Amino acid sequence: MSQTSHDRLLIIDFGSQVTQLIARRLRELNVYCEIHPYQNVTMDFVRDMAPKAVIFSGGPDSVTREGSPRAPQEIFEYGVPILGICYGQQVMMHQLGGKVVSGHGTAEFGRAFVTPTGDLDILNGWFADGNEQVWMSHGDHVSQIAPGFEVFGTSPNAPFAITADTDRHFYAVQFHPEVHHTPKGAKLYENFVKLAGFSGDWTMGAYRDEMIRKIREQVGDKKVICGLSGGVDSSVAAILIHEAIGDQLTCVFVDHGLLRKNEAQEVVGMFRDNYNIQLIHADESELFLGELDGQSDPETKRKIIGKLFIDVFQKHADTIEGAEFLAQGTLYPDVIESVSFSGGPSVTIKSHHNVGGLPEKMGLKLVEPLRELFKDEVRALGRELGLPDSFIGRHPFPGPGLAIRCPGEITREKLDILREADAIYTDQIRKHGLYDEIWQAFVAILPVRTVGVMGDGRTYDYACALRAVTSVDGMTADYYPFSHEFLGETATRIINEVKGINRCTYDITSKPPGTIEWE
Ligand SMILES: Nc1ncnc2c1ncn2[C@@H]1O[C@H](COP(=O)(O)OP(=O)(O)OP(=O)(O)O)[C@@H](O)[C@H]1O
Ligand SMILES: O=c1[nH]c(=O)c2[nH+]cn([C@@H]3O[C@H](COP(=O)(O)O)[C@@H](O)[C@H]3O)c2[nH]1
Ligand SMILES: NC(=O)CC[C@H](N)C(=O)O
Ligand SMILES: [Mg+2]
Repeated sequence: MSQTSHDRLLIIDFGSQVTQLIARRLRELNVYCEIHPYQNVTMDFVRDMAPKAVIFSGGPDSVTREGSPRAPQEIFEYGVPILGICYGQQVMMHQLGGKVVSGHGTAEFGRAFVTPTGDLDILNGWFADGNEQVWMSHGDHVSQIAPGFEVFGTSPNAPFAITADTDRHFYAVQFHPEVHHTPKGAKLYENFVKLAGFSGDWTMGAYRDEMIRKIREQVGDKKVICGLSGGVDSSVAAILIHEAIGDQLTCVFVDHGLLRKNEAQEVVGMFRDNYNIQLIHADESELFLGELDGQSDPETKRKIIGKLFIDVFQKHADTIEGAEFLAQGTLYPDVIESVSFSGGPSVTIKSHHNVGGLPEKMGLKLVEPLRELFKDEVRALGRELGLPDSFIGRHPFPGPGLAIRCPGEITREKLDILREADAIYTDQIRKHGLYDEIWQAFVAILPVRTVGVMGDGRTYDYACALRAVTSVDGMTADYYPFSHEFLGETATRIINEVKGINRCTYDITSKPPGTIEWE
């Protein structure tokens, strides 16, 4: 646990998919919080951490099931404000003498509207206009509130949507105020931390200092290898770690043969010119492309790449005395989509090479200072560390690189075609001044050849798909609404200038149901 000197808030995680969003909403309020799975939260733990307030997250289980998760009963005597959300609300009611029932046709999934039925401090400034939209996701519901509680808001299927024991400062809501689809939900957190006495002393500057201290603590006098891709995440991680341990850090940039046009030269050049960080440029394209030869399954490709990355890092670590750690720019969305989190309901969508793609046994210990952050928070940290804006604004590029933009089998020929098409597409986007409006844009080469006619001759070449999305954190995304002129001009350029492509489509799938990458 952290020994931070800042005001602390404890989030007890009952396994919700969106627990991290609670943390995020709190960080936006400059409140320091820690998420701990309910199994680890004993009263000794609570006393040791000494939080100023506690939040119970949602979760997949039903409090009506025997053996389902509970909070330590004594936490209700601890004397700090508690906010229960969804499962957290239900468990609070149950443990304090209310009743929760399952399966009475009162499930609510999605948008709902809550009507206030009384004035309550944590609702200040929220329900000024009457009905407000909230996001619900529950099967069970509270059928009787606990002694000491009163109702402050109802929805059609949740008569106890908002309840509180105002004397003890216990608050319980059935909906999820942390998600985007509860538009004014941040207000509830703002009111809650205010009444709990938080001073808002947790800033990106504070995060940076805390992380530097933690990195030093974790690494001691050992050495760290950092996988540096030139992307925002690993660049921020590398610079942060360099601030913490200086020359104990060596960065390894791996050219796996799946990079974009001129990428290796640009990244290595930029780091060598601007930073005094030890950097190894590992050209391993033969190794990666050799192992990927003939493979077409997306997860197999990801697993092979993940393993080879580690082999390469290990190989270089072996040449450096005392190199026991591997640093990566892993972010929270990489984690949540790759692994089921603390027994929660989230499923594995794809094995991001740096998380789910890691081999089970690895000689190096991980240093992942950005593991709790979302992309826009990493960008803010990058600004705090003085990274140039052009760098901070770079579109994300996945670790497995072009391998997952080449659905099916990868060949050198396809990769070359893809690199050319991608360079033209990016050039078009920059020329039209759209780069900064877009979260990510790329070309995927499709595993299909189509018939065309060029210069009166027949062509039988690859089709490609252009992709461009807007997003805040990569977790959800929408396609970018290019003008038809832009799309037409870009398709013409790609087909005219890239030998091997004779057809161009624009992908207009949002996430969900699609993902951003094609594999
Ligand atoms: N070519 C590479 N060489 C070395 N390490 C890499 C490479 N590609 C990815 N990694 C490692 O895997 C991590 C995850 O990759 P990811 O693409 O999510 O992050 P990033 O490249 O740092 O940033 P961005 O998301 O902006 O592309 C990186 O932070 C880095 O540590
Ligand atoms: O570090 C990474 N390793 C990976 O294996 C990986 N796969 C996808 N991505 C990037 O993550 C974001 C979400 O991608 P998806 O919607 O395709 O899952 C998008 O920004 C993707 O580019 C990866 N990043
Ligand atoms: N989102 C939640 O926390 C759900 C709580 C509980 N599993 C229910 O269905 O009611
Ligand atoms: Mg990247």
